Amino acid sequence: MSKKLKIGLFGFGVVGQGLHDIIKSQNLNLEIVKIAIKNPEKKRTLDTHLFTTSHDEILDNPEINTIVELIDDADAAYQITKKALSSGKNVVSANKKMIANHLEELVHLQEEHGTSLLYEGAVCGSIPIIRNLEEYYDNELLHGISGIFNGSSNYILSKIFNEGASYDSALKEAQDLGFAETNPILDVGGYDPKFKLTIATAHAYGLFINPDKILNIGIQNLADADIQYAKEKNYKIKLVPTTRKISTKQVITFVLPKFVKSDDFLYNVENEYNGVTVQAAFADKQFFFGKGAGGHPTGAAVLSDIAALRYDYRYEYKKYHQKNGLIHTDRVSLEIYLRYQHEYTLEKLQIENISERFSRHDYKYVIGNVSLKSLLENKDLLLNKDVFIAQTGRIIYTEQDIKAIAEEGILVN
Ligand SMILES: NC(=O)C1=CN([C@@H]2O[C@H](COP(=O)(O)OP(=O)(O)OC[C@H]3O[C@@H](n4cnc5c(N)ncnc54)[C@H](OP(=O)(O)O)[C@@H]3O)[C@@H](O)[C@H]2O)C=CC1
Ligand SMILES: N[C@@H](CC=O)C(=O)O
Repeated sequence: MSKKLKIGLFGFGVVGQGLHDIIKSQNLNLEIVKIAIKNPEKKRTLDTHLFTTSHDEILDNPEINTIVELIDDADAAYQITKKALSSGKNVVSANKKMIANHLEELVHLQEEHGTSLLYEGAVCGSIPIIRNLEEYYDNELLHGISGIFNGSSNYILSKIFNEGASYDSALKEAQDLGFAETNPILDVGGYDPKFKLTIATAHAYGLFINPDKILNIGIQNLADADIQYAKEKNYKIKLVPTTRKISTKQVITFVLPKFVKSDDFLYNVENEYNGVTVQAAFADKQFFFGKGAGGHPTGAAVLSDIAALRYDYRYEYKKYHQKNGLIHTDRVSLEIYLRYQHEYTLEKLQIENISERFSRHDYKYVIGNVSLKSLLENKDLLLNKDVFIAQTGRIIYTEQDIKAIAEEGILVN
C-alpha cells in the first residue's frame, strides 16, 4: 500500500490551479492540507481557510510530508525548497530557474537528509524527459539533446510564421493564456529554455553547469527582414537549445534561434507544444512531443512526480556519480545568419568563412562562422536591437580543437 501524502502547496496560479483541477477529478490517496499564496486579498475558488501567507505555517507543520512548490518567485522558491528538504519533507517543483541555479547544492541536500526533489514539470511541461534521461540513456551512447523547450516563444513564432501576427500581439496572447513567465523576457530572451537545458544536461551528462556560462540568445530582436529571409528559403525560425557531446570528453551547450528545415521534427512543433530530439549512438534519433506550457499539461507532470513520491522515487544522478570526466567547453564554431547594422559588429564577433552576404542601407546580413566563445564574450552586442542571430545547425570543430581542449582541460562550468 502506498503511503498517504499530506501536501503543503505553494502557489495557486496557472500551474497550482491546474494541478488542483486534476487532483479533484481523481480519487487519489493524497490531501492538500494548506496552500501558501502571496496576496491574501485575491479572490480564490476554494475555501479561504485553506490559504495562508505564512510559509512556516506549512514548513513547520509535522503533519505535512510533501511540499509542492509552484510559485513564480525563484528566490523564495529556493528558501522553501531548502528548508523543506533539510527538515525531512520531499519536494516537487516546477521552478526551472531556481533548480538550474542551485541544482548541485540541492542534490547534496537530498543526499544529506535522505529526501527527494522531483521536477519533471520544470522541463518541457508535460514531456517526461527528465525521467527518461535519468533512467534510460547511458551517457556513453547519448550524442546530444536539442529541441523546443519554451512554449511561449514557440507560440509567438507560430503566430508570426503561420498567421502573420505581430510579435507584440502574439506575446500578449501567450501571456493571456498563462504560458509566459511573469517577466516574459525570460521566455523570449532564451533564459527559460537555458534553465531547462541546464537541468537536462545535468541528467544527460552529470554536468552541473552554471547557467551564466551558457549562451542564450532569444527571439526578441526578430524583424520582418529575418522572417522574409527564412520564408524565402522555406525555413521556419524556432528557438532551439542544444547540448551536444563533441568528443568522448567534451560537451557544448547553447540556446539560439535556428533556421529549421521542413524535414526536421521541430518544423511542425507549433504553438505551446515542445519537442525534444534525443540523438543516441545506436537508437539514433528519437523524438518526444507534447505540450510545454499551460496549467493542465504542467499540472499533469507535477502530479506524476507526486505519485512517484508515494513509492519513494528519487533521482539518482547516476551520471554525476559516475565521475565520467566530461567537461563543458565553448571551443567550437557555429555557422550563423547575422543581421547587423554596423560593420563593427562583424569585426568584434570575428565572423569567418562568410559564404553569403547582403548589404542594403536598411538590411545587412551575412552567413558565416563564429566561435561560441566570441558569442558569449560579446553577448551585450547581440542584445542590440539592430542585431539578430540564428544558427543554421552546422557546428564546426576540428580534431585539433578537441585535442587542445583535452590537453588544456578548458572548463567553462
Ligand atoms: N505557466 C506555465 O505554463 C508553467 C509554469 N512553470 C513554472 O511554475 C511556476 C508557477 O508558474 P505559474 O503558475 O504560471 O505562475 P502564476 O504567476 O500563475 O502563479 C504564481 C503563484 O505563486 C504565488 N506566489 C508568488 N510568490 C509567492 C510567495 N513568495 N509565497 C507564496 N506564494 C507566492 C502567487 O500568489 P498570488 O495568487 O497571491 O498572486 C500565485 O498563486 C513558475 O516557477 C513557472 O516557471 C513551469 C511549467 C509551465
Ligand atoms: N514560460 C514557460 C512555461 C513552461 O515552462 C514556457 O513558455 O515554456
